[in-house]
Amino acid sequence: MFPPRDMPSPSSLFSAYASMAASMMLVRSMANELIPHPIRGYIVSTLRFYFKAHSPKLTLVIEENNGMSRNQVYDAAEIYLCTKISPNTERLKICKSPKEKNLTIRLEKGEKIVDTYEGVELRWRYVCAESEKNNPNDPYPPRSEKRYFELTFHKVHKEKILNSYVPFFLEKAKAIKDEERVLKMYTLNTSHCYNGVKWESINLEHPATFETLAMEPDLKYAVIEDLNRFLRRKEFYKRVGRAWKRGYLLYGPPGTGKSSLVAAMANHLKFDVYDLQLANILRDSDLRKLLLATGNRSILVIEDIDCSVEIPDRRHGDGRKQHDAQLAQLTLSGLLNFIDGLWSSCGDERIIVFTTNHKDRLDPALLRPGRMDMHIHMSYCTTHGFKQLASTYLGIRGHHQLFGEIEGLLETAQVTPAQVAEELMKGEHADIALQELTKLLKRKNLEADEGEADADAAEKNTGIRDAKRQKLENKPRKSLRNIRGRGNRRRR
Ligand SMILES: Nc1ncnc2c1ncn2[C@@H]1O[C@H](COP(=O)(O)OP(=O)(O)OP(=O)(O)O)[C@@H](O)[C@H]1O
Ligand SMILES: [Mg+2]
Repeated sequence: MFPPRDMPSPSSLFSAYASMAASMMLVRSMANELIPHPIRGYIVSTLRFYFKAHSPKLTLVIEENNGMSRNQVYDAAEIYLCTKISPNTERLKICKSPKEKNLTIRLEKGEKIVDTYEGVELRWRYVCAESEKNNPNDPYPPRSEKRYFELTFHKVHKEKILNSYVPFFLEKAKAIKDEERVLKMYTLNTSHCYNGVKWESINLEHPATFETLAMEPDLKYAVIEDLNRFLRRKEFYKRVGRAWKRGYLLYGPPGTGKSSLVAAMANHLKFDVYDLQLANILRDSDLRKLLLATGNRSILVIEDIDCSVEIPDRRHGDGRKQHDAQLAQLTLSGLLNFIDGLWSSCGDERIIVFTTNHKDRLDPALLRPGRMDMHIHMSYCTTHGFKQLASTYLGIRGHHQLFGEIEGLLETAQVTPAQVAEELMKGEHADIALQELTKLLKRKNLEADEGEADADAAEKNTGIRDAKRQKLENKPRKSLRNIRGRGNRRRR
């Protein structure tokens, strides 16, 4: 039997294949000879690209590290995806350090999450792979893992995902992080005698909030609004070329809630607090180091600015100034320059708070417009303040039969919210606590009358006109470190 006429014979097929293979080899070896290696690679990858079957999906790879620094998108994805855990998720990681309040939940490797954003389906996968950087010649290579997320979606949504979904989950993760954030309170540790002073932190668990703070409502809302506006205006500060910082001066008698207000600010903003005890800092260089070591999103507090350090007063003549400067290397001008200059060039979302019992004793340099953005007067207890405290301490939201009398007495009695709070804590029953407060207010009014009589006598005898005021306002100095969470203090 002969093969049909139009079919090639096996021998002719074989010889055609052999000649084609030979010419292919010739072309290949000529290409290898003539075309440089990098260009060959490029041609091969281009051809591969055009002949490969095209997938309608796009995958974004979000690696843990970006060179030496962390990849912010990775961290945000890690936090955000924990809110998307579904019943199908099979493995999760949990952990908690002693300082944290809540459990941290994270995806385990290989886990997948499906999310939807404005109708677009997004598939997440968490991948942990052995790092390729391991040295193959090293018999005991250090175990290093490369961790990344893969985010896959249909290509047509590329713009939406990059411009809208990614910023959305970055923002969401920031909000979750703020919520979970354990606030820190930094104080100075002076035991490092060779290296100067250092910050030491503890968790800030001060219970004060704007809700519990006894303050005139208008002033309270003005402070809250000022803080919120400050947070919102990052772009504004950038545009006008100002450092993103805000300064508050809190002044008023002891026990009126200045430190409590700082804690309420910290709790409201979720900012850490740095308590700078100037008396422990001897040199400008130490101050510079400490200020540089403070973090963003923080409140720097300098309590009792009028007496916490022997700061040379600019109002004195030059001779006196020089003498004082020798006594204390730390100068007020040094302090103000750091605050103005240093934070202008580095640092975001910084708040500085000065507190004082005596605004009139402050250097005018601190008071001039623009130095402190807001001056907040913390006053003796008013009827509003009292009602707030009665609500916080006794749970009385409406009226009580003793309120009328107490409000009348408060018009003349000068008591601090701290003193009122202490009375309100005395009795377990609201009636008893309020009676105790009434007694205190009556006593205070009596003392004030006696003080007035004494002052009149003093005025007559010695001509000291402000004896009455001094009697009411003066009080012995005390420790400055009073912002940490602690109960009410006994006030004299
Ligand atoms: N305005 C207030 N609202 C609610 N509680 C207050 C207020 N003022 C004082 N207290 C209570 O009194 C305690 C002492 O107040 P705080 O330390 O805030 O006063 P201060 O003005 O900082 O005093 P000092 O000038 O002595 O530092 C607080 O822990 C708080 O319980
Ligand atoms: Mg205080």
